[in-house]
Amino acid sequence: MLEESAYAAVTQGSGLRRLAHVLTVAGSDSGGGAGIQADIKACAAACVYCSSVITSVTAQNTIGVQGVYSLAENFVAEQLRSVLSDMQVDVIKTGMLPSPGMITVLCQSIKEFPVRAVVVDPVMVSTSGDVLSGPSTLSGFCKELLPLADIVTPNLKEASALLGGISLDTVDDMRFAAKSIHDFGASIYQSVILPATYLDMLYQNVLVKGGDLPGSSAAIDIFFDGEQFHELCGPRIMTRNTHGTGCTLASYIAAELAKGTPMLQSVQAAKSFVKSALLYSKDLMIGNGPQEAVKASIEGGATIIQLREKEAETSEFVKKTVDCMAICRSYHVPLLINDRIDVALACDADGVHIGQSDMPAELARKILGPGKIIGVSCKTPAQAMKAWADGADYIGCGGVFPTNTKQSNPTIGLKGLETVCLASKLPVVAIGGIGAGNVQSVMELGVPNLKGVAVVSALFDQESVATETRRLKSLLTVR
Ligand SMILES: Nc1ncnc2c1ncn2[C@@H]1O[C@H](COP(=O)(O)OP(=O)(O)O)[C@@H](O)[C@H]1O
Ligand SMILES: Cc1ncc(COP(=O)(O)O)c(N)n1
Ligand SMILES: [Mg+2]
Repeated sequence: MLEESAYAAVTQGSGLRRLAHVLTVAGSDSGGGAGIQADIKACAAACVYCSSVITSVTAQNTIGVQGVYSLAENFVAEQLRSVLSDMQVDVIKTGMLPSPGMITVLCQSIKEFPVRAVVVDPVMVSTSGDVLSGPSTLSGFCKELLPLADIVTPNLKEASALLGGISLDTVDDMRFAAKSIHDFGASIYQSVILPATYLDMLYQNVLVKGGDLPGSSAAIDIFFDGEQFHELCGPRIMTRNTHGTGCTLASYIAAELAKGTPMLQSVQAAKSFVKSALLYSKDLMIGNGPQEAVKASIEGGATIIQLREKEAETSEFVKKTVDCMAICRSYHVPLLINDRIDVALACDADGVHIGQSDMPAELARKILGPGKIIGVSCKTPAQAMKAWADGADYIGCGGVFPTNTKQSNPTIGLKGLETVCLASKLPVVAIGGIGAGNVQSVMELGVPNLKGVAVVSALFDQESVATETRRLKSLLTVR
């Protein structure tokens, strides 16, 4: 827990210091990326105290939601009473509300214990595509909770669901959705809760999040405050670690509001926090690890997999090899091990890929026998000739272009690649800095024994490995 002094204080008339306080009413994500866990982390990062009422416990990881166990509505009511009757909550932030009854219970508590602001993240489906709160809750969201919300933060799918399933594919569509959700919130407000005279004071803000806007190179969110639109635009960070971004954003907004920051600035601060968090974590392997990435790349069209581990202990390398073997075997795709002939032998992998400073290919062939695949990295025609004489099956040629995965590796460019291909008696796979942007320039060399490309960053730094593999593959085969 943070030192108390690290928390933001809300000054009170009496002169006593009190902490800015967000109550999150949401589901638990056992994987720690989204839900209650994300909410508490976001509030802590904003130096705001966070209490938590848990609505549902999910068995969840970075791959998906494996199970959902929702708490009894009266027990959620009891948690709400415990917190709200005792503590001074500034802002309530809501996440997963799995049943209509849960929404009713929450709305009753909000009316009984009013707070300064309510942030509603209408969580319906997780990033992994699993349903967290079904269509039966839609009416409760719209009729009971939205009228109490100061801001509602739907993603594209949720905005679409709130508006009866309309399709949202462009930034203009997002503007339309933000205005429609606002108008319809206001109309319900008018009919259900307060006379029209209150409407000017208590309009509802809508933030339609564009994290999933197809084909966009920016991450654009549309904020509508009832009068003006604000386009919040940030760079789209290429990472698969976007699980929990929505929860983090909404909680950070709540935390800023709790400190007394005005609405638009709170949203801007939250957007900027999510950007920094994504930048910081973009290359982390949290789960969904090599095995899932291997599966996704095969499903996207990869025809051979090489496992390359530069830092793992031998025992860890062996474990990863066994796991990858199981996947590759089930898809009938060969698995090659980088450098470690012992690991390849121990796990009965399909072969090895060796560099110029690793075990000489001739010896590798002796050890592995004729049935295994051997690939050798080559930069020059002489190396290519030697690989053939040593009994290799193919050569990997490069680095063609500069790449982050091998920063000090000198590159040979397209010309160097062509020279080696022409001299090689073995099939060639081009490697080094190749991706969707330049793969066609490589294949256009048109040398018959240039059979394909080997990639790392082009697939694994992307949000969807399968989609990116498919894209690369289509560019590879188009002539
Ligand atoms: N790859 C990304 N790069 C930068 N910002 C992103 C990325 N993905 C999502 N965001 C931002 O994270 C926040 C949550 O958006 P989104 O992913 O659409 O919501 P949800 O997590 O509810 O599906 C938004 O501010 C969105 O712009
Ligand atoms: C318990 C819980 N609450 C909310 C989300 C949504 O988060 P995301 O859409 O970013 O996966 C989630 N996955 N799990
Ligand atoms: Mg998201």
